[in-house]
Amino acid sequence: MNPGTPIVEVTDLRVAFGRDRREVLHGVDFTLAKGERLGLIGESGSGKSVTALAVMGLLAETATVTGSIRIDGQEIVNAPDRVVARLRGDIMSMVFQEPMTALDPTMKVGRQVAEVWQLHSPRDRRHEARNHVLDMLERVGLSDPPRIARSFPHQLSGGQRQRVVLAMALINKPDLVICDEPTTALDVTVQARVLRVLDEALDAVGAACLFISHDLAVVSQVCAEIMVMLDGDVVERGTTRQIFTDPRHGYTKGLIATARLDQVEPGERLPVVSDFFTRGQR
Ligand SMILES: Nc1ncnc2c1ncn2[C@@H]1O[C@H](COP(=O)(O)OP(=O)(O)OP(=O)(O)O)[C@@H](O)[C@H]1O
Repeated sequence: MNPGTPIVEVTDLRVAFGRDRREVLHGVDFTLAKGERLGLIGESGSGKSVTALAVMGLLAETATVTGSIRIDGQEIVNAPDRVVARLRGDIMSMVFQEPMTALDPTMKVGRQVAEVWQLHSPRDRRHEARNHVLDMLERVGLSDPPRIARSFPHQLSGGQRQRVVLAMALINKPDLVICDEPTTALDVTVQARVLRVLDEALDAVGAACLFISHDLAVVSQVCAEIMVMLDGDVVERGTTRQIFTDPRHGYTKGLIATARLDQVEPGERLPVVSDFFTRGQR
């Protein structure tokens, strides 16, 4: 890791799809410092996932990408696949909404977490995998890690599966974790617990986080800064407190007004309650 270099530096990022090159990101700029947590909010179709996938180098082949994305100082736009794949393994990882997209249903979860660890550890240390896996499963709040490790994904609850995915995302101590709606598929009490675990695990690993959600309450649980997207543009960025108490852009003002924030004390972190906020409104 290069000290002083932002972990992510995005400049004039444009993404278009298909033969007609329909542009869906129109020149996005942002930086994410090491250890920082940035929430990315906006309604459906505003470009949050495309931004995240571009940073991970995981956009569909039909995408045309221009501008610059530097990961720890290294340019990835138009870089060879192997360069981006190495960064993905060594420096960054991603957690998606649906844990089963990341898990192999035919393999015990302990082995799946171990394989991620082994991919990036020296050969002569591979026998240590089991201890690392059990330790990581415990860190993400799973009780009885040996039993969890022996289970197949379908034997676990949705919340347990997403914790296993978090363990996979964090076991190689990445510098950057991108979470795309990681708790949306979970029920509210499980969601709150998984967010707490994520919060603690990010702290323990010291990783930066780009956290995507369309739910302000969820974002404010994890992030001290928020960036707002609208129709493929970033319209505002500020601390969570500033976004809630003094939003600048008309769209953000609407978002906050409709989110019934009059019912809460302004603060950096808000409780996650299901009907606390109404979703995705202008
Ligand atoms: N593979 C693709 N091919 C064509 N268009 C795409 C592709 N992926 C995304 N898009 C388009 O890009 C735009 C932004 O999509 P994106 O998935 O980033 O939105 P989002 O803000 O993450 O929404 P959601 O909250 O629903 O996930 C949308 O118009 C979407 O239809």
